[in-house]
Amino acid sequence: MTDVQVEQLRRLGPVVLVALVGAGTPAISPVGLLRATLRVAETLDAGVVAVPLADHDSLADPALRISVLTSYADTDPVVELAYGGHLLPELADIAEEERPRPDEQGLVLFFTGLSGSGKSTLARALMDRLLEHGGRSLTSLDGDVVRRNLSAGLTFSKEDRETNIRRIGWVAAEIARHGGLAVCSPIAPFDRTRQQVRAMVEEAGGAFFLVHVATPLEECERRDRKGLYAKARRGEIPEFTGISSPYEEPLDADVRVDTTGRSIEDALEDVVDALRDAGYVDLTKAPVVSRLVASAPRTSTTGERTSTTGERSSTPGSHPLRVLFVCTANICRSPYMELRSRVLAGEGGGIEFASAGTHGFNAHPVDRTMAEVLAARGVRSDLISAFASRPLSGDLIEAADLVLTAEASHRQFVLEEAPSAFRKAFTLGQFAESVERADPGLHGAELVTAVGHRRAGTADHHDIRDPYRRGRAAAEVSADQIDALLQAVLRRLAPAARTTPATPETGEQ
Ligand SMILES: Nc1ncnc2c1ncn2[C@@H]1O[C@H](COP(=O)(O)OS(=O)(=O)O)[C@@H](OP(=O)(O)O)[C@H]1O
Ligand SMILES: Nc1ncnc2c1ncn2[C@@H]1O[C@H](COP(=O)(O)OP(=O)(O)O)[C@@H](O)[C@H]1O
Repeated sequence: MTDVQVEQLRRLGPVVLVALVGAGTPAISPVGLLRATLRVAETLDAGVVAVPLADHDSLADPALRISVLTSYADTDPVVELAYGGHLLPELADIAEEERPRPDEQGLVLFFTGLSGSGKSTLARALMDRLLEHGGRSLTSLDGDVVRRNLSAGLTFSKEDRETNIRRIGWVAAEIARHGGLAVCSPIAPFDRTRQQVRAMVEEAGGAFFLVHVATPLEECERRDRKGLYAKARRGEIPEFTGISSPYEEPLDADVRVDTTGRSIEDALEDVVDALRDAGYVDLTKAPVVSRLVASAPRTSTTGERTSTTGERSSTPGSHPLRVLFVCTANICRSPYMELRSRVLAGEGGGIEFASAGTHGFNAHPVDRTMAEVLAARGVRSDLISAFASRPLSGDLIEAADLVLTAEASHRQFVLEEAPSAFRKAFTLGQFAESVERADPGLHGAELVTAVGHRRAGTADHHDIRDPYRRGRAAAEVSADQIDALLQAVLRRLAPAARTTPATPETGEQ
Protein backbone atom coordinates (compact mmCIF):
# COMPACT_ATOMS: atom_id res chain seq x y z
CA MET A 1 0.00 0.00 0.00
CA THR A 2 1.25 3.45 -0.90
CA ASP A 3 1.07 6.95 0.59
CA VAL A 4 -1.34 7.96 -2.17
CA GLN A 5 -3.69 5.09 -1.34
CA VAL A 6 -3.68 5.82 2.40
CA GLU A 7 -4.48 9.45 1.68
CA GLN A 8 -7.37 8.29 -0.49
CA LEU A 9 -8.66 6.11 2.37
CA ARG A 10 -8.37 8.90 4.93
CA ARG A 11 -10.63 11.07 2.82
CA LEU A 12 -13.31 8.36 2.72
CA GLY A 13 -13.98 8.30 6.47
CA PRO A 14 -14.75 4.99 8.21
CA VAL A 15 -13.94 2.11 5.89
CA VAL A 16 -13.74 -1.66 5.87
CA LEU A 17 -10.60 -2.92 4.10
CA VAL A 18 -11.25 -6.16 2.24
CA ALA A 19 -8.06 -8.15 1.80
CA LEU A 20 -8.48 -10.64 -1.03
CA VAL A 21 -6.15 -13.27 0.32
CA GLY A 22 -6.67 -16.28 -1.94
CA ALA A 23 -4.23 -17.85 -4.37
CA GLY A 24 -3.41 -15.62 -7.27
CA THR A 25 -1.87 -12.66 -5.49
CA PRO A 26 1.21 -12.24 -7.64
CA ALA A 27 3.40 -9.86 -5.72
CA ILE A 28 2.64 -10.72 -2.12
CA SER A 29 1.65 -13.81 -0.15
CA PRO A 30 -1.81 -14.01 1.42
CA VAL A 31 -0.26 -13.73 4.88
CA GLY A 32 1.83 -10.73 3.82
CA LEU A 33 -1.21 -9.03 2.34
CA LEU A 34 -3.24 -9.51 5.52
CA ARG A 35 -0.41 -8.29 7.74
CA ALA A 36 0.02 -5.20 5.59
CA THR A 37 -3.74 -4.50 5.57
CA LEU A 38 -3.96 -4.83 9.38
CA ARG A 39 -1.02 -2.52 9.83
CA VAL A 40 -2.53 0.13 7.58
CA ALA A 41 -5.92 -0.25 9.32
CA GLU A 42 -4.26 0.64 12.64
CA THR A 43 -3.45 4.09 11.30
CA LEU A 44 -6.98 4.66 9.97
CA ASP A 45 -10.51 4.35 11.20
CA ALA A 46 -10.81 1.00 9.46
CA GLY A 47 -11.96 -2.55 10.01
CA VAL A 48 -10.45 -5.50 8.12
CA VAL A 49 -12.12 -8.46 6.46
CA ALA A 50 -10.05 -11.23 4.90
CA VAL A 51 -11.73 -12.91 1.94
CA PRO A 52 -10.13 -15.90 0.24
CA LEU A 53 -10.57 -15.65 -3.51
CA ALA A 54 -9.27 -18.18 -5.99
CA ASP A 55 -7.76 -15.92 -8.64
CA HIS A 56 -8.47 -12.27 -8.13
CA ASP A 57 -5.27 -11.34 -9.92
CA SER A 58 -6.79 -12.43 -13.19
CA LEU A 59 -7.60 -9.28 -15.09
CA ALA A 60 -9.63 -11.51 -17.36
CA ASP A 61 -12.19 -11.93 -14.59
CA PRO A 62 -12.69 -8.62 -12.78
CA ALA A 63 -16.39 -9.47 -12.55
CA LEU A 64 -15.69 -12.11 -9.92
CA ARG A 65 -13.73 -9.68 -7.77
CA ILE A 66 -16.40 -7.01 -8.09
CA SER A 67 -19.29 -9.36 -7.33
CA VAL A 68 -17.55 -10.66 -4.20
CA LEU A 69 -16.81 -7.13 -3.01
CA THR A 70 -20.33 -5.84 -3.68
CA SER A 71 -21.90 -8.71 -1.81
CA TYR A 72 -19.72 -7.87 1.23
CA ALA A 73 -20.51 -4.16 0.89
CA ASP A 74 -24.25 -4.67 0.56
CA THR A 75 -25.59 -1.11 0.06
CA ASP A 76 -22.29 0.65 0.92
CA PRO A 77 -20.12 1.95 -1.93
CA VAL A 78 -17.16 -0.13 -3.12
CA VAL A 79 -14.01 1.88 -3.74
CA GLU A 80 -10.95 0.48 -5.48
CA LEU A 81 -7.60 1.84 -4.46
CA ALA A 82 -5.83 4.17 -6.85
CA TYR A 83 -2.54 3.10 -8.46
CA GLY A 84 0.74 4.88 -7.83
CA GLY A 85 2.58 6.49 -4.95
CA HIS A 86 5.40 5.24 -2.74
CA LEU A 87 5.32 2.22 -0.49
CA LEU A 88 4.56 3.23 3.12
CA PRO A 89 7.75 3.18 5.16
CA GLU A 90 5.93 1.28 7.96
CA LEU A 91 5.36 -1.60 5.50
CA ALA A 92 9.00 -1.84 4.44
CA ASP A 93 9.76 -4.76 6.77
CA ILE A 94 6.82 -6.80 5.41
CA ALA A 95 7.85 -6.05 1.83
CA GLU A 96 11.41 -7.10 2.65
CA GLU A 97 10.27 -10.40 4.17
CA GLU A 98 8.03 -11.03 1.18
CA ARG A 99 10.82 -10.65 -1.32
CA PRO A 100 12.03 -14.14 -2.21
CA ARG A 101 15.72 -14.82 -1.78
CA PRO A 102 17.39 -14.87 -5.19
CA ASP A 103 17.99 -18.60 -4.85
CA GLU A 104 14.25 -19.20 -4.28
CA GLN A 105 12.87 -16.81 -6.84
CA GLY A 106 11.43 -18.12 -10.11
CA LEU A 107 14.13 -17.87 -12.74
CA VAL A 108 14.21 -17.73 -16.53
CA LEU A 109 17.55 -18.49 -18.16
CA PHE A 110 17.27 -17.19 -21.68
CA PHE A 111 19.94 -18.08 -24.25
CA THR A 112 19.93 -15.96 -27.41
CA GLY A 113 22.27 -16.13 -30.40
CA LEU A 114 22.61 -17.14 -34.02
CA SER A 115 21.72 -20.60 -35.29
CA GLY A 116 24.67 -22.87 -34.52
CA SER A 117 26.13 -20.50 -31.94
CA GLY A 118 25.79 -23.17 -29.23
CA LYS A 119 22.59 -22.12 -27.46
CA SER A 120 21.04 -25.61 -27.26
CA THR A 121 24.34 -27.26 -26.43
CA LEU A 122 25.09 -24.86 -23.58
CA ALA A 123 21.48 -24.88 -22.37
CA ARG A 124 21.53 -28.69 -22.25
CA ALA A 125 24.86 -28.78 -20.47
CA LEU A 126 23.54 -26.25 -17.96
CA MET A 127 20.39 -28.30 -17.43
CA ASP A 128 22.55 -31.32 -16.70
CA ARG A 129 24.38 -29.31 -14.06
CA LEU A 130 21.08 -28.06 -12.63
CA LEU A 131 19.71 -31.60 -12.53
CA GLU A 132 22.83 -32.85 -10.79
CA HIS A 133 22.48 -30.02 -8.32
CA GLY A 134 18.78 -30.72 -7.71
CA GLY A 135 16.40 -28.65 -5.66
CA ARG A 136 14.49 -26.77 -8.36
CA SER A 137 11.79 -27.72 -10.81
CA LEU A 138 13.24 -27.34 -14.27
CA THR A 139 11.60 -26.86 -17.68
CA SER A 140 13.33 -26.75 -21.04
CA LEU A 141 11.98 -24.50 -23.80
CA ASP A 142 14.44 -25.24 -26.60
CA GLY A 143 13.97 -23.25 -29.82
CA ASP A 144 13.66 -26.27 -32.09
CA VAL A 145 11.34 -28.15 -29.74
CA VAL A 146 9.06 -25.15 -29.27
CA ARG A 147 8.90 -24.77 -33.04
CA ARG A 148 7.72 -28.38 -33.36
CA ASN A 149 5.07 -28.05 -30.66
CA LEU A 150 3.93 -24.76 -29.11
CA SER A 151 4.76 -22.75 -32.24
CA ALA A 152 4.10 -25.38 -34.92
CA GLY A 153 3.02 -23.69 -38.14
CA LEU A 154 4.74 -20.36 -37.51
CA THR A 155 7.10 -19.08 -40.18
CA PHE A 156 10.34 -17.12 -39.80
CA SER A 157 8.81 -13.77 -40.73
CA LYS A 158 9.49 -10.98 -38.25
CA GLU A 159 5.92 -11.13 -37.03
CA ASP A 160 5.91 -14.90 -36.49
CA ARG A 161 9.28 -14.85 -34.77
CA GLU A 162 7.92 -12.25 -32.37
CA THR A 163 4.86 -14.39 -31.71
CA ASN A 164 7.10 -17.39 -31.14
CA ILE A 165 9.27 -15.57 -28.62
CA ARG A 166 6.31 -14.04 -26.81
CA ARG A 167 4.80 -17.53 -26.44
CA ILE A 168 8.04 -18.80 -24.99
CA GLY A 169 8.10 -15.75 -22.72
CA TRP A 170 4.56 -16.30 -21.54
CA VAL A 171 5.18 -19.96 -20.65
CA ALA A 172 8.49 -19.11 -19.00
CA ALA A 173 6.85 -16.33 -16.97
CA GLU A 174 4.18 -18.73 -15.72
CA ILE A 175 6.89 -21.19 -14.71
CA ALA A 176 8.71 -18.41 -12.86
CA ARG A 177 5.50 -17.26 -11.21
CA HIS A 178 5.37 -20.61 -9.45
CA GLY A 179 9.00 -20.53 -8.41
CA GLY A 180 10.26 -22.79 -11.22
CA LEU A 181 13.27 -22.50 -13.44
CA ALA A 182 12.85 -22.29 -17.22
CA VAL A 183 15.74 -22.66 -19.65
CA CYS A 184 14.90 -21.13 -23.06
CA SER A 185 17.13 -21.32 -26.12
CA PRO A 186 15.59 -19.72 -29.20
CA ILE A 187 17.43 -17.36 -31.57
CA ALA A 188 15.20 -14.47 -30.38
CA PRO A 189 16.81 -11.99 -32.79
CA PHE A 190 14.87 -8.86 -31.87
CA ASP A 191 15.70 -6.69 -28.89
CA ARG A 192 12.14 -5.46 -28.45
CA THR A 193 10.74 -9.01 -28.09
CA ARG A 194 13.46 -9.97 -25.64
CA GLN A 195 12.56 -6.91 -23.60
CA GLN A 196 8.92 -7.99 -23.66
CA VAL A 197 9.89 -11.39 -22.31
CA ARG A 198 11.96 -9.76 -19.58
CA ALA A 199 8.95 -7.61 -18.60
CA MET A 200 6.59 -10.61 -18.57
CA VAL A 201 8.93 -12.59 -16.34
CA GLU A 202 9.56 -9.72 -13.96
CA GLU A 203 5.86 -8.90 -13.78
CA ALA A 204 5.33 -12.52 -12.68
CA GLY A 205 7.83 -12.02 -9.86
CA GLY A 206 10.60 -13.97 -11.57
CA ALA A 207 14.16 -13.06 -12.46
CA PHE A 208 15.29 -12.91 -16.08
CA PHE A 209 18.87 -13.90 -16.84
CA LEU A 210 20.01 -13.27 -20.39
CA VAL A 211 22.86 -15.28 -21.88
CA HIS A 212 24.14 -13.97 -25.20
CA VAL A 213 25.82 -16.82 -27.03
CA ALA A 214 27.93 -14.44 -29.07
CA THR A 215 29.66 -16.89 -31.41
CA PRO A 216 30.30 -14.88 -34.59
CA LEU A 217 28.48 -15.62 -37.80
CA GLU A 218 31.66 -16.90 -39.52
CA GLU A 219 32.09 -19.62 -36.87
CA CYS A 220 28.39 -20.57 -36.91
CA GLU A 221 28.55 -20.79 -40.67
CA ARG A 222 31.74 -22.84 -40.52
CA ARG A 223 30.01 -25.32 -38.18
CA ASP A 224 26.80 -25.35 -40.24
CA ARG A 225 25.71 -28.53 -38.51
CA LYS A 226 22.34 -28.63 -40.22
CA GLY A 227 23.54 -27.34 -43.61
CA LEU A 228 21.13 -24.41 -43.26
CA TYR A 229 23.69 -21.65 -43.82
CA ALA A 230 24.73 -23.20 -47.15
CA LYS A 231 21.10 -23.34 -48.20
CA ALA A 232 20.50 -19.79 -47.00
CA ARG A 233 23.53 -18.58 -49.01
CA ARG A 234 22.11 -20.31 -52.08
CA GLY A 235 18.85 -18.45 -51.46
CA GLU A 236 16.96 -21.64 -50.66
CA ILE A 237 15.93 -20.45 -47.19
CA PRO A 238 14.51 -16.92 -47.13
CA GLU A 239 14.89 -14.64 -44.11
CA PHE A 240 17.67 -16.67 -42.53
CA THR A 241 19.06 -15.05 -39.37
CA GLY A 242 22.49 -13.52 -39.95
CA ILE A 243 22.26 -13.93 -43.73
CA SER A 244 19.01 -12.40 -44.89
CA SER A 245 17.31 -11.51 -41.63
CA PRO A 246 18.81 -9.39 -38.85
CA TYR A 247 20.11 -10.40 -35.44
CA GLU A 248 20.11 -7.51 -32.98
CA GLU A 249 22.92 -8.00 -30.48
CA PRO A 250 21.69 -7.60 -26.91
CA LEU A 251 23.13 -4.75 -24.84
CA ASP A 252 21.54 -6.03 -21.64
CA ALA A 253 23.01 -9.56 -21.46
CA ASP A 254 23.99 -10.81 -18.00
CA VAL A 255 26.75 -12.82 -19.61
CA ARG A 256 28.21 -13.00 -23.10
CA VAL A 257 29.83 -16.22 -24.29
CA ASP A 258 31.69 -16.68 -27.54
CA THR A 259 32.11 -20.43 -27.95
CA THR A 260 34.69 -20.20 -30.76
CA GLY A 261 37.64 -22.50 -30.07
CA ARG A 262 36.41 -23.40 -26.60
CA SER A 263 35.16 -26.64 -25.16
CA ILE A 264 31.53 -26.82 -24.08
CA GLU A 265 32.57 -27.29 -20.43
CA ASP A 266 34.83 -24.26 -20.57
CA ALA A 267 32.19 -22.05 -22.15
CA LEU A 268 29.62 -23.29 -19.66
CA GLU A 269 31.79 -22.18 -16.75
CA ASP A 270 31.24 -18.54 -17.82
CA VAL A 271 27.50 -19.02 -17.40
CA VAL A 272 27.85 -20.94 -14.14
CA ASP A 273 30.09 -18.22 -12.69
CA ALA A 274 27.73 -15.43 -13.76
CA LEU A 275 24.76 -17.23 -12.22
CA ARG A 276 26.64 -17.65 -8.97
CA ASP A 277 27.79 -14.02 -8.93
CA ALA A 278 24.21 -12.85 -9.51
CA GLY A 279 23.15 -14.95 -6.50
CA TYR A 280 20.57 -17.06 -8.35
CA VAL A 281 22.09 -20.50 -8.11
CA ASP A 282 25.53 -21.70 -7.16
CA LEU A 283 26.33 -24.79 -9.21
CA THR A 284 29.90 -24.78 -7.98
CA LYS A 285 28.70 -25.84 -4.52
CA ALA A 286 27.74 -29.33 -3.38
CA PRO A 287 24.31 -30.54 -4.56
CA VAL A 288 21.15 -30.23 -2.45
CA VAL A 289 20.88 -33.86 -1.36
CA SER A 290 17.87 -33.55 0.93
CA ARG A 291 15.53 -32.80 -1.93
CA LEU A 292 16.78 -35.72 -3.93
CA VAL A 293 13.59 -37.74 -3.82
CA ALA A 294 11.13 -35.23 -2.45
CA SER A 295 11.40 -33.04 -5.54
CA ALA A 296 10.79 -35.87 -7.99
CA PRO A 297 7.16 -36.02 -9.01
CA ARG A 298 5.68 -39.49 -8.64
CA THR A 299 3.76 -40.87 -11.55
CA SER A 300 0.05 -41.07 -10.96
CA THR A 301 -1.75 -44.39 -10.91
CA THR A 302 -4.40 -43.26 -13.34
CA GLY A 303 -2.58 -43.20 -16.63
CA GLU A 304 0.36 -41.90 -18.57
CA ARG A 305 1.89 -38.69 -17.40
CA THR A 306 3.30 -36.13 -19.77
CA SER A 307 5.92 -33.99 -18.12
CA THR A 308 6.63 -30.34 -18.81
CA THR A 309 9.40 -31.39 -21.15
CA GLY A 310 7.07 -33.53 -23.21
CA GLU A 311 8.76 -36.80 -22.44
CA ARG A 312 6.56 -39.72 -21.58
CA SER A 313 6.95 -41.72 -18.48
CA SER A 314 5.12 -44.95 -17.94
CA THR A 315 2.78 -45.70 -15.11
CA PRO A 316 3.57 -48.96 -13.38
CA GLY A 317 1.39 -51.59 -14.96
CA SER A 318 0.30 -49.48 -17.93
CA HIS A 319 2.92 -50.96 -20.26
CA PRO A 320 6.29 -52.59 -19.83
CA LEU A 321 9.12 -50.17 -19.19
CA ARG A 322 10.93 -49.64 -22.51
CA VAL A 323 14.69 -49.39 -22.28
CA LEU A 324 16.73 -48.40 -25.33
CA PHE A 325 20.50 -49.01 -25.34
CA VAL A 326 22.64 -46.90 -27.65
CA CYS A 327 26.22 -47.19 -28.91
CA THR A 328 27.86 -46.27 -32.22
CA ALA A 329 27.20 -48.97 -34.80
CA ASN A 330 24.74 -51.17 -32.86
CA ILE A 331 26.77 -54.30 -33.49
CA CYS A 332 28.88 -54.63 -30.36
CA ARG A 333 28.19 -52.84 -27.07
CA SER A 334 24.49 -52.01 -27.38
CA PRO A 335 23.45 -55.45 -28.68
CA TYR A 336 25.42 -56.93 -25.79
CA MET A 337 23.49 -54.69 -23.38
CA GLU A 338 20.15 -55.54 -24.97
CA LEU A 339 20.58 -59.30 -25.18
CA ARG A 340 22.37 -59.68 -21.87
CA SER A 341 19.68 -57.61 -20.11
CA ARG A 342 17.06 -60.03 -21.27
CA VAL A 343 18.96 -62.83 -19.60
CA LEU A 344 19.78 -60.88 -16.45
CA ALA A 345 16.26 -59.52 -15.96
CA GLY A 346 14.70 -62.85 -16.85
CA GLU A 347 10.99 -63.35 -17.27
CA GLY A 348 8.48 -61.25 -15.37
CA GLY A 349 10.67 -58.19 -15.09
CA GLY A 350 8.16 -56.04 -16.96
CA ILE A 351 10.86 -54.45 -19.10
CA GLU A 352 11.34 -54.41 -22.87
CA PHE A 353 14.88 -54.02 -24.13
CA ALA A 354 15.94 -52.61 -27.50
CA SER A 355 19.06 -51.04 -28.99
CA ALA A 356 20.23 -48.78 -31.81
CA GLY A 357 23.39 -47.03 -33.02
CA THR A 358 24.15 -43.35 -33.49
CA HIS A 359 25.79 -44.42 -36.74
CA GLY A 360 24.09 -47.79 -36.90
CA PHE A 361 23.97 -49.85 -40.06
CA ASN A 362 20.76 -51.42 -41.18
CA ALA A 363 20.42 -55.12 -40.36
CA HIS A 364 23.99 -56.07 -39.53
CA PRO A 365 24.56 -59.05 -37.22
CA VAL A 366 26.25 -58.84 -33.82
CA ASP A 367 30.04 -58.50 -34.08
CA ARG A 368 31.49 -62.03 -34.13
CA THR A 369 33.70 -61.65 -31.04
CA MET A 370 30.90 -60.08 -29.02
CA ALA A 371 28.57 -62.85 -30.17
CA GLU A 372 31.01 -65.40 -28.74
CA VAL A 373 31.12 -63.54 -25.44
CA LEU A 374 27.33 -63.35 -25.34
CA ALA A 375 27.02 -67.07 -26.00
CA ALA A 376 29.55 -67.84 -23.29
CA ARG A 377 27.48 -65.76 -20.89
CA GLY A 378 24.27 -67.62 -21.40
CA VAL A 379 22.52 -65.79 -24.24
CA ARG A 380 20.73 -68.23 -26.53
CA SER A 381 22.24 -68.59 -29.99
CA ASP A 382 18.88 -68.07 -31.73
CA LEU A 383 18.56 -64.66 -30.02
CA ILE A 384 22.06 -63.71 -31.11
CA SER A 385 21.54 -64.79 -34.70
CA ALA A 386 18.12 -63.07 -34.90
CA PHE A 387 19.65 -59.74 -33.93
CA ALA A 388 19.71 -57.02 -36.61
CA SER A 389 21.35 -53.63 -36.09
CA ARG A 390 19.58 -50.35 -36.83
CA PRO A 391 20.29 -46.63 -36.78
CA LEU A 392 18.98 -44.47 -33.97
CA SER A 393 16.00 -42.28 -34.83
CA GLY A 394 13.89 -39.66 -33.10
CA ASP A 395 10.97 -42.12 -33.07
CA LEU A 396 12.99 -44.75 -31.21
CA ILE A 397 14.02 -42.20 -28.59
CA GLU A 398 10.47 -40.95 -28.28
CA ALA A 399 9.13 -44.48 -27.77
CA ALA A 400 11.61 -45.30 -25.01
CA ASP A 401 11.04 -44.64 -21.32
CA LEU A 402 14.75 -44.84 -20.61
CA VAL A 403 17.72 -44.39 -22.96
CA LEU A 404 21.05 -45.77 -21.73
CA THR A 405 24.16 -45.07 -23.77
CA ALA A 406 27.62 -46.61 -23.77
CA GLU A 407 29.45 -43.27 -23.79
CA ALA A 408 28.74 -39.62 -23.01
CA SER A 409 29.16 -38.76 -26.70
CA HIS A 410 26.26 -41.09 -27.54
CA ARG A 411 24.11 -39.34 -24.96
CA GLN A 412 25.05 -36.01 -26.52
CA PHE A 413 23.96 -37.39 -29.89
CA VAL A 414 20.63 -38.54 -28.43
CA LEU A 415 19.97 -35.10 -26.99
CA GLU A 416 20.83 -33.39 -30.24
CA GLU A 417 18.28 -35.62 -31.95
CA ALA A 418 15.68 -35.19 -29.19
CA PRO A 419 16.48 -32.37 -26.74
CA SER A 420 13.36 -33.02 -24.69
CA ALA A 421 14.68 -36.50 -23.78
CA PHE A 422 17.10 -34.98 -21.29
CA ARG A 423 15.34 -36.42 -18.27
CA LYS A 424 15.39 -39.99 -19.57
CA ALA A 425 18.78 -40.20 -21.32
CA PHE A 426 21.89 -41.22 -19.38
CA THR A 427 25.07 -43.09 -19.90
CA LEU A 428 24.69 -46.59 -18.43
CA GLY A 429 27.38 -45.80 -15.86
CA GLN A 430 25.77 -42.51 -14.90
CA PHE A 431 22.39 -44.17 -14.47
CA ALA A 432 23.87 -46.99 -12.37
CA GLU A 433 25.53 -44.45 -10.07
CA SER A 434 22.34 -42.39 -9.90
CA VAL A 435 20.12 -45.31 -8.87
CA GLU A 436 22.50 -46.13 -6.04
CA ARG A 437 21.79 -42.67 -4.65
CA ALA A 438 18.02 -42.68 -5.18
CA ASP A 439 15.39 -43.60 -2.61
CA PRO A 440 15.66 -47.40 -2.18
CA GLY A 441 11.85 -47.64 -2.23
CA LEU A 442 11.61 -46.49 -5.84
CA HIS A 443 11.54 -48.93 -8.75
CA GLY A 444 10.66 -49.09 -12.43
CA ALA A 445 9.16 -45.98 -14.01
CA GLU A 446 9.12 -44.11 -10.71
CA LEU A 447 12.82 -44.68 -10.31
CA VAL A 448 13.46 -43.39 -13.84
CA THR A 449 11.43 -40.26 -13.06
CA ALA A 450 13.28 -39.68 -9.79
CA VAL A 451 16.69 -40.08 -11.41
CA GLY A 452 15.55 -37.82 -14.26
CA HIS A 453 15.12 -35.05 -11.73
CA ARG A 454 18.32 -35.71 -9.86
CA ARG A 455 21.18 -37.66 -11.33
CA ALA A 456 24.88 -38.23 -10.92
CA GLY A 457 27.07 -36.17 -13.20
CA THR A 458 28.68 -37.75 -16.23
CA ALA A 459 32.26 -38.85 -15.67
CA ASP A 460 34.93 -40.33 -17.92
CA HIS A 461 34.99 -43.56 -15.94
CA HIS A 462 31.32 -44.11 -16.85
CA ASP A 463 32.17 -44.60 -20.50
CA ILE A 464 32.36 -48.15 -21.79
CA ARG A 465 35.25 -48.38 -24.22
CA ASP A 466 34.54 -49.70 -27.65
CA PRO A 467 36.05 -53.24 -27.89
CA TYR A 468 35.29 -53.54 -31.61
CA ARG A 469 38.21 -55.21 -33.45
CA ARG A 470 40.33 -55.18 -30.29
CA GLY A 471 40.12 -58.91 -29.67
CA ARG A 472 38.42 -61.25 -27.24
CA ALA A 473 40.14 -59.95 -24.10
CA ALA A 474 38.96 -56.38 -24.75
CA ALA A 475 35.45 -57.69 -25.41
CA GLU A 476 35.49 -59.55 -22.10
CA VAL A 477 36.61 -56.41 -20.25
CA SER A 478 33.75 -54.39 -21.74
CA ALA A 479 31.34 -57.23 -21.06
CA ASP A 480 32.38 -57.40 -17.39
CA GLN A 481 31.95 -53.66 -17.04
CA ILE A 482 28.53 -53.76 -18.69
CA ASP A 483 27.40 -56.76 -16.64
CA ALA A 484 28.26 -55.08 -13.36
CA LEU A 485 26.40 -51.93 -14.36
CA LEU A 486 23.39 -53.85 -15.68
CA GLN A 487 23.15 -55.81 -12.45
CA ALA A 488 23.10 -52.60 -10.45
CA VAL A 489 20.47 -51.08 -12.71
CA LEU A 490 18.19 -54.08 -13.25
CA ARG A 491 17.89 -55.05 -9.64
CA ARG A 492 16.43 -51.59 -9.04
CA LEU A 493 14.38 -51.27 -12.21
CA ALA A 494 12.78 -54.68 -11.88
CA PRO A 495 13.30 -56.04 -8.39
CA ALA A 496 10.66 -58.73 -8.96
CA ALA A 497 12.64 -60.22 -11.80
CA ARG A 498 15.28 -62.81 -11.15
CA THR A 499 18.58 -61.09 -11.60
CA THR A 500 21.35 -63.53 -12.26
CA PRO A 501 24.95 -63.12 -11.15
CA ALA A 502 27.21 -61.27 -13.52
CA THR A 503 30.08 -63.68 -13.88
CA PRO A 504 30.28 -66.06 -16.80
CA GLU A 505 30.91 -69.06 -14.57
CA THR A 506 27.55 -68.68 -12.87
CA GLY A 507 25.80 -67.15 -15.86
CA GLU A 508 22.24 -67.88 -16.85
CA GLN A 509 21.52 -70.86 -19.11
N1 LIG B 1 14.91 -18.65 -41.70
C1 LIG B 1 15.44 -19.17 -40.58
N2 LIG B 1 16.15 -18.40 -39.74
C2 LIG B 1 16.68 -18.93 -38.62
N3 LIG B 1 16.53 -20.22 -38.24
C3 LIG B 1 15.82 -21.04 -39.05
C4 LIG B 1 15.25 -20.55 -40.24
N4 LIG B 1 14.60 -21.59 -40.83
C5 LIG B 1 14.76 -22.67 -40.05
N5 LIG B 1 15.51 -22.35 -38.96
C6 LIG B 1 15.79 -23.29 -37.86
O1 LIG B 1 14.94 -22.89 -36.80
C7 LIG B 1 15.66 -22.68 -35.61
C8 LIG B 1 15.38 -21.30 -35.04
O2 LIG B 1 14.12 -21.27 -34.49
P1 LIG B 1 13.81 -20.22 -33.35
O3 LIG B 1 12.43 -20.49 -32.94
O4 LIG B 1 14.84 -20.31 -32.30
O5 LIG B 1 13.93 -18.83 -34.11
S1 LIG B 1 13.32 -17.43 -33.67
O6 LIG B 1 13.75 -17.19 -32.30
O7 LIG B 1 11.87 -17.49 -33.78
O8 LIG B 1 13.90 -16.43 -34.59
C9 LIG B 1 17.12 -22.74 -35.93
O9 LIG B 1 17.60 -23.67 -34.99
P2 LIG B 1 18.92 -23.43 -34.10
O10 LIG B 1 20.02 -23.76 -35.04
O11 LIG B 1 18.78 -24.43 -32.99
O12 LIG B 1 18.96 -22.03 -33.60
C10 LIG B 1 17.20 -23.27 -37.36
O13 LIG B 1 17.60 -24.60 -37.34
N1 LIG C 1 32.14 -24.34 -26.65
C1 LIG C 1 31.06 -24.77 -27.30
N2 LIG C 1 29.83 -24.53 -26.77
C2 LIG C 1 28.72 -24.92 -27.42
N3 LIG C 1 28.72 -25.55 -28.62
C3 LIG C 1 29.91 -25.82 -29.18
C4 LIG C 1 31.12 -25.44 -28.55
N4 LIG C 1 32.14 -25.82 -29.33
C5 LIG C 1 31.58 -26.43 -30.40
N5 LIG C 1 30.25 -26.44 -30.32
C6 LIG C 1 29.36 -27.07 -31.32
O1 LIG C 1 28.57 -26.08 -31.96
C7 LIG C 1 27.32 -26.62 -32.33
C8 LIG C 1 26.25 -25.74 -31.75
O2 LIG C 1 24.98 -26.25 -32.07
P1 LIG C 1 23.70 -25.91 -31.23
O3 LIG C 1 23.96 -26.02 -29.76
O4 LIG C 1 22.56 -26.73 -31.80
O5 LIG C 1 23.50 -24.37 -31.56
P2 LIG C 1 22.18 -23.52 -31.58
O6 LIG C 1 21.20 -24.12 -30.60
O7 LIG C 1 22.63 -22.17 -31.17
O8 LIG C 1 21.68 -23.58 -32.98
C9 LIG C 1 27.25 -28.04 -31.78
O9 LIG C 1 27.58 -28.95 -32.80
C10 LIG C 1 28.34 -28.02 -30.70
O10 LIG C 1 28.90 -29.30 -30.49
